[in-house]
Amino acid sequence: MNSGSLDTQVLSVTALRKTYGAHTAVDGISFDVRRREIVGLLGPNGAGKSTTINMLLGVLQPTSGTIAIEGTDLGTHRVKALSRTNFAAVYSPLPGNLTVAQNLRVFGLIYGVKGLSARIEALLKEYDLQRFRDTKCGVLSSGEQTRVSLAKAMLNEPRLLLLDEPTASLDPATAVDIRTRIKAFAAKGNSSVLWTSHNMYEVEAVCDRVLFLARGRVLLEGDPRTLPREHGKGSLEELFIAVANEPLALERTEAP
Ligand SMILES: Nc1ncnc2c1ncn2[C@@H]1O[C@H](COP(=O)(O)OP(=O)(O)OP(=O)(O)O)[C@@H](O)[C@H]1O
Repeated sequence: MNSGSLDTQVLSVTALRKTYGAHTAVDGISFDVRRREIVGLLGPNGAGKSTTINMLLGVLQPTSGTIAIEGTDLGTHRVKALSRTNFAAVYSPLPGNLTVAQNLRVFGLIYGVKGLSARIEALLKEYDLQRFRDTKCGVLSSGEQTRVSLAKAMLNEPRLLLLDEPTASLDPATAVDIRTRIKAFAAKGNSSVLWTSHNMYEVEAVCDRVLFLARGRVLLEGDPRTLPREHGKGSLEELFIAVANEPLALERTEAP
């Protein structure tokens, strides 16, 4: 897969593998994410999505394979590779006993953001959080907390934004708001987004490309709007169910 020049690639993953004893969670996957692209990482529970995201974040050590972010190898130049990466997920809330402004300041200091006060003000405005600046994050609603998580993830102006189910547990109106913000983020700069979601409607609305993972392997890759038809399915949801239930059958029909 690794097509395109390094200049257009924000993320390049090659033969990435993670095993736990005899169990293989991620089984030699390769893929790229290009500049300004939003790529959906899809797959049934246990497919290996979170394991992949955690390896991309440097939280988990791969068993083998390589990850390059903006051309920098994560294994050998970890700090540089991760300096323009960030992350948001519902299962990883910000410290609830700190206020919104305190959280942004703490993370901004950790990332070494220059002109931090001005950056915090800009993000509070952009994510409609000004009225919550002195509110403890723990008492905010799910949608408000997601906006704070996104603001925190934007602090270091990431080139690669990793999102693990960012709209899970949000009401439809709030989810649309969050999706719109993320699309605007990818469209306006030199950044890319890798996004996991179980919401196929959302994936069709947002992602330029999807990767279907099953049993730790990339089974299918393509445009979420045309991929179902290419595989004789009526919708992305139908294709997802086929991948989840019959990954081997699908692999066989893919063989030349
Ligand atoms: N620390 C671990 N030790 C052993 N097995 C693990 C560990 N972490 C994950 N696994 C296994 O690796 C596989 C992939 O898990 P992972 O969490 O990456 O899946 P996922 O695609 O993110 O699933 P979900 O959609 O449910 O979040 C699963 O079978 C899981 O049980």
